[in-house]
Amino acid sequence: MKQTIFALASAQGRAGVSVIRLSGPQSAEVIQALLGRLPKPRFATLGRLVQDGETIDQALVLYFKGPHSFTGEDCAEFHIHGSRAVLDRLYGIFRSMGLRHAEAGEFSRRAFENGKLDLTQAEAISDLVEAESEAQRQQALMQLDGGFRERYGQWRDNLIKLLAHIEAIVDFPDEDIPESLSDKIVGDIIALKSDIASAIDDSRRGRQIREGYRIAIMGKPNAGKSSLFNALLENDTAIVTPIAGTTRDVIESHIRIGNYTALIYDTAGLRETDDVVESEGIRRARARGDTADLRLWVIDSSESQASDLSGIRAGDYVVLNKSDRAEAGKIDDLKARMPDDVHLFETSLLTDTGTDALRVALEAHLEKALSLSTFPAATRERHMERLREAEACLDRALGIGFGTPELMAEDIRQALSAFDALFGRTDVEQVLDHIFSSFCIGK
Ligand SMILES: Nc1nc2c(c(=O)[nH]1)N(C=O)[C@@H](CNc1ccc(C(=O)N[C@@H](CCC(=O)O)C(=O)O)cc1)CN2
Repeated sequence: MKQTIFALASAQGRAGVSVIRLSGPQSAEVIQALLGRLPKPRFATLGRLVQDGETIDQALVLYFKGPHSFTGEDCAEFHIHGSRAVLDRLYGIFRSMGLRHAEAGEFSRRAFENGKLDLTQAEAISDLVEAESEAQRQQALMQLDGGFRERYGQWRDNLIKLLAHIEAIVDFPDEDIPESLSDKIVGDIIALKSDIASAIDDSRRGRQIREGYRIAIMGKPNAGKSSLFNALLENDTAIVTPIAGTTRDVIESHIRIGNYTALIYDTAGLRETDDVVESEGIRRARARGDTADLRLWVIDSSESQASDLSGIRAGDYVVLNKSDRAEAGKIDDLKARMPDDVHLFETSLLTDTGTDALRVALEAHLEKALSLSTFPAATRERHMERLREAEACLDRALGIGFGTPELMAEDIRQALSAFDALFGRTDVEQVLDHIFSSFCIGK
């Protein structure tokens, strides 16, 4: 029998009401001991929690009888007054009865192990708890509702049918394979492979929503990158000084833009330097720029010499900063020299003008890039890896041919097990440990 675990399900710290959750075979016994009776399952009951004749708190108590609970085990909930003193007393009682504190993600893990959730749904719970933006919430909820099962279930069925056809060929080696059958098998594999490939293409969106759309602020030293970063964040995270080269490492922060979360990077100014620390910062800045979903260049338009525009590419956003101090004609000159298809903005961060227009444009950009009409094919790197694996297996199967159908069958089987791993049907302990340990305590 599993040990009974407990944890605070609500946030840490003083609160009007806190919820302590228990899961495991001793749940009923603990309620019985504290409340003096066992309430009807799934009904909230108000009562006094009493130890040795002394009332510890007045609480709402719930009992869930397994398997009809979140974890599938017997569960209890104590909705108590959220003070440290009440918690300490209850934790003491739980421990004296042989319970232990839950590890991060342990409730969800038990739900997964008891078949209440598949692995993608368990991941969705973690994402839902962490969701900051509306799109993150919607995406996590679709995943919790079985969004992946819906999409991949059909593919899995197709693979099983394919496997049955190929095994029929393996079982009757002396028969001539009707050409119509081999054509159909090849056609089905190609169709499935192309569905998976387009799902992989589309799945960047899922990760951009979940992790945040990466926006790198780039430019020369002292152009106003850190000021722009702070303006977008509406706080003073980055240090701003008149000294060129103040920002040396990449600074990152999450912000919400409309319905979406963006990850904004402030980077070191790009210039030639002998300083080893600064040049490492510049290397990192360039790397960030290369992997970002959007580059936001900041240019000092008050600078008298011609600005270096190398590095700016189509699709980039360009902010002509210090526009209040630009000489006549300089802004027009910069605009004329820009590559095609860049999005131009004029700002003066000193006088706080122009950032609203930038914000509005960024919001529209994210809406266009990420809007959720369909549930994406992946929301984490782990999902992408499995999809690529399945795609590679189908590719191999196509290269094999009907001379050795048993090898073909083996590749189809491996593609199937890539899908099974996605849902946690075959994953090894280590992978599970890694996934669940990143959850909140009490989840
Ligand atoms: N107080 C409280 N609020 C909560 C939770 C909780 O555990 N406790 N949740 C937890 O994270 C979420 C709700 N999710 C839940 C999911 C399943 C079951 C459950 O009892 N499932 C049973 C019965 C299903 C039914 O009657 O429809 C089952 O699956 O067999 C409970 C909560 C959010 N709010």
